[in-house]
Amino acid sequence: MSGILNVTGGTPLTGEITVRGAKNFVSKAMVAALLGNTPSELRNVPQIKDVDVVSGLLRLHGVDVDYDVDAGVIRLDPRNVETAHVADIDAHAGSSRIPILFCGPLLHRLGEAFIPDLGGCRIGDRPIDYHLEILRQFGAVVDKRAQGIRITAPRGLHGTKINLPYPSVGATEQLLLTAVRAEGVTELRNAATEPEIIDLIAFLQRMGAIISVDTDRVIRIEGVAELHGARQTALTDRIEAGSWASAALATGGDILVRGASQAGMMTFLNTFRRVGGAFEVLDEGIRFWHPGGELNATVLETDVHPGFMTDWQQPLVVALTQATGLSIVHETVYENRFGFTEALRGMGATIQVYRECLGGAPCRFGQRNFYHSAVVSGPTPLRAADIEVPDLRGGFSHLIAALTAEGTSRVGGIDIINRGYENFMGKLEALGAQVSPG
Ligand SMILES: CC(=O)N[C@H]1[C@@H](OP(=O)(O)OP(=O)(O)OC[C@H]2O[C@@H](n3ccc(=O)[nH]c3=O)[C@H](O)[C@@H]2O)O[C@H](CO)[C@@H](O)[C@@H]1O
Ligand SMILES: C=C(OP(=O)(O)O)C(=O)O
Repeated sequence: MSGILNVTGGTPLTGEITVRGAKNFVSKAMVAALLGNTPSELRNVPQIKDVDVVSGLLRLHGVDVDYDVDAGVIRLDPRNVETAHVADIDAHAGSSRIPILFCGPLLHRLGEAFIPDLGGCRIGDRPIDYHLEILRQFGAVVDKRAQGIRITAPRGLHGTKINLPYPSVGATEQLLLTAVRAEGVTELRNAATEPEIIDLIAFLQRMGAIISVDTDRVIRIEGVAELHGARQTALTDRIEAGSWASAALATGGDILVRGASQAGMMTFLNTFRRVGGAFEVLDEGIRFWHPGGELNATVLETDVHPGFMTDWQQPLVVALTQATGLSIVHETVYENRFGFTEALRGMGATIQVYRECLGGAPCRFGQRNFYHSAVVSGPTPLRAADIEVPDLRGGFSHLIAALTAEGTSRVGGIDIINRGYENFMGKLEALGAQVSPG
């Protein structure tokens, strides 16, 4: 597929699509499979770039990866894990942040690991200080090099007590993947508890781990000497489901998202309803539609689970350009996630970004120079433009904007979208979008 898409807007997206497993679970569960001494199997695996990247990295480390794309089944055999060449790891790390999660499993299997330069969306600085501190507390030695970081565990890995400064998803996963086979007990306070993490814990438990999730963000892990392979069906990608819901709202459409599940989306659904969107939870998924009439402006703050997820923010902001009145969006998870609004302004949207914490409680980014609040004034008709995709969700948001706008937009850099949206071109076509490769 070319990196450019011509998108002619004005047609409400209508029809049905299927969303498969969550990018933010599948990629981590694939890494967890490294910890077993027998093969694991994951089902409902989507064909996205992040799954390719992790497959490549696992193969480099001697894991046999067998992926039946149509069936969505991936089988991972980690019985012959081996050390990979640093240059190869670097070359394969690509666009994903997942390589950092290989540390715990590789330290347990091989006694050393290497963290290459990480990818992932440029929506903030995205430091890895919590990860390195966690590894050090387990007893690992962190050796920063000119390129990448080498981690070793000359005296093994030992359970520890950790209190995270912020409930980071990746750091919580780093701790889980290290603690399950460390010697002794580990206690994590201020843990992230996103549904994808709870499912990762469930997968680790199936592999033989002992993990309890207590109230108030406390997770306790009793290390075990050995884990075995397990099977699990991935939970649906709630970010993708929310993205299509926002697309239905912005374009005045009606989309049945097969596979979407209410459980991880309650906060999104409440906001969707407040804004004026309609939805119906069915056995096979969730139907989202624009019921006609005006949409309502809203005040919204992104937060860790169970709050409104940051990854839902960008697509919903496009729908808010079509709502009547002033919407206020306070981004509290990433300091730099409003870059995508520049293109929307060029298309006619009225969006102002601010350094202040607007509309909610002060966050970590207040009084610093980050434009992390936005005021959207609507409704504004959007007009076609030539735009360049900045990041994964920002990219999908640009697609929604182009589909909402009058005229034909040229959207460049769309390959990034493959990182988290399976077959988005096929789905757009199925929903009646007028799109053609540029
Ligand atoms: C592959 C994956 O699952 N990505 C998700 C994961 O990203 P990721 O795991 O990278 O996100 P984190 O929850 O770790 O990041 C949250 C915040 O913590 C900060 N932080 C994080 C680690 C660290 O060592 N130091 C530090 O300061 C980050 O800069 C950010 O401001 O959770 C995010 C929050 O739900 C989602 O937006 C991403 O889609
Ligand atoms: C920020 C995201 O992902 P990653 O952590 O993979 O960059 C995302 O999925 O929106």
